[in-house]
Amino acid sequence: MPDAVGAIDQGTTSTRFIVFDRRGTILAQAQREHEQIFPRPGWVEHDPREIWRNTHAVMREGLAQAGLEPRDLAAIGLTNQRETALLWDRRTGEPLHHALVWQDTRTDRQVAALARDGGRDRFRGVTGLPLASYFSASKLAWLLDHVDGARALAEDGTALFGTIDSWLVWNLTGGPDGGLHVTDVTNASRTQLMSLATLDWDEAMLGVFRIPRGGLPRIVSSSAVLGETRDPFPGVAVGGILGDQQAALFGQTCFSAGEAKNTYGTGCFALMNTGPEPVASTAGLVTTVAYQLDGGPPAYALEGSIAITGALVQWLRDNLGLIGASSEIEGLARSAEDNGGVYVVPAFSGLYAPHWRDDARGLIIGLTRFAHRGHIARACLEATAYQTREVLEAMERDSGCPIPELRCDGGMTGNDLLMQFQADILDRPTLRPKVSETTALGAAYAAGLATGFWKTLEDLRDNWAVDKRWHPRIEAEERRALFAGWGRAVERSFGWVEENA
Ligand SMILES: Nc1ncnc2c1ncn2[C@@H]1O[C@H](COP(=O)(O)OP(=O)(O)O)[C@@H](O)[C@H]1O
Ligand SMILES: O=P(O)(O)OC[C@H](O)CO
Repeated sequence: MPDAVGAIDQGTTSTRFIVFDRRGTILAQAQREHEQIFPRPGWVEHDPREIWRNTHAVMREGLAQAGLEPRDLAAIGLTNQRETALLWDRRTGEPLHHALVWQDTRTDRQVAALARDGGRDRFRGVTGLPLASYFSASKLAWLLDHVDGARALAEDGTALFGTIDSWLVWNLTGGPDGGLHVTDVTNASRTQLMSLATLDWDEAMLGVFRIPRGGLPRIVSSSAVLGETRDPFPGVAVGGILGDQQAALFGQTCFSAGEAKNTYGTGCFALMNTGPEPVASTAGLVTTVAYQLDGGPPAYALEGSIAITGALVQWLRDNLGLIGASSEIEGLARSAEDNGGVYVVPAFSGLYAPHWRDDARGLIIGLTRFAHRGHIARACLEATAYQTREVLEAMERDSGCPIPELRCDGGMTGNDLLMQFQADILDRPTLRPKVSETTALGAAYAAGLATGFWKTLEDLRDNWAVDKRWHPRIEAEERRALFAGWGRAVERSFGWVEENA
């Protein structure tokens, strides 16, 4: 009898395959990084073929590491970086262009033009999202308008559109030879083309972005048996798809309205389950689908999306060479007693929630002759904590639900200094669960529920346990002064990009 579930976690920087047992314990994991392609300032691309090759490889490696055969897996779940968009040819399986990554800002001007006529929030009522180059619709429009022949191929149904989940499920289930062309409600809710009320593509939105309906995937539940794998090994049920931030919410077992988590990866994404009705945001968050279990009613979420957190640490490593590995930032930051008055605002792709300012750009401010590398490193970590406080305050305003303590996960939660500072600046505890790979765990849970490997949400809750908790330690005045400095720095990052530049 199968006694494990596999999860593919296709993230912004790497692809993992993790095998879990019934207790949610990791039996094996394999991981491969892929290239970040920056053709011009503000442009970010991935090669979809590399992502599929890596997925293929980690699935084989993970299974071998666990000492399992495909028949030992009850199901496979998939979770993925969201919004990243691509087009491919259904006859050959070849992408028509690199995928445009969620952080890519090349469509800022088109988006600003749409906002001029009706404001940034003109589509919030239907889609839950403000107008921003972050979401998939403008990226798809760009591909259709700029790649030779793409629009004609999309109109006659030869070119298929998808976010990364669609691309991978299509390849996993046969590719040109009958591959399933689907996306789940959570990923679809990030395209800016789906109606939150009907959970279907919205004709008016397709019209606004001039997207032919024929190339779009079918929208399915997040937990449901969709079909079977054909590649890299045959016969395993594909039982669930969730966008990675929704998967982390699910993996943290935030199944009740008011429960929230924050995931610290390339960016930070705080989500609160708001129950069966979407909650409109007036504080700068987005309204999104949290999950839908096999044709049942959806659960919605409020989300505070922050574009750059761990990516700032990578930038210190790759672009400035201040550290050799991401984990070294902690030692460097500890070489300074405090931030020495230095703030880093990482508005590399503008600022997302709660500001939504495409015209912002990154800055380092507060420099004096006293400042050294340690202050910069500390300011980079602090930026993550300040941004998180901004979105949590917005979340409490929008939902009316206090968040007494914050469930945290993701790669940056291995950083003790950051987790302590986060508790300090929030004035409430932060905590990390035993299984910190909650994104993959959420996808495994969705897939395992669909095939009956887990029976109820209560089974999943029983698996959750705290690993570590950090309590606030600083005085109110210090907290106030630090956060006020952040606010001043953020204001100075606005308006750097001129609208018609
Ligand atoms: N100890 C650490 N301190 C600070 N940042 C870290 C640390 N370890 C990893 N990171 C950052 O976390 C990110 C990786 O986390 P992960 O959850 O794998 O992200 P993603 O799913 O977005 O690829 C990278 O941006 C990396 O720079
Ligand atoms: O791949 P991550 O963890 O950086 O998450 C990316 C988000 O889904 C973007 O919205």
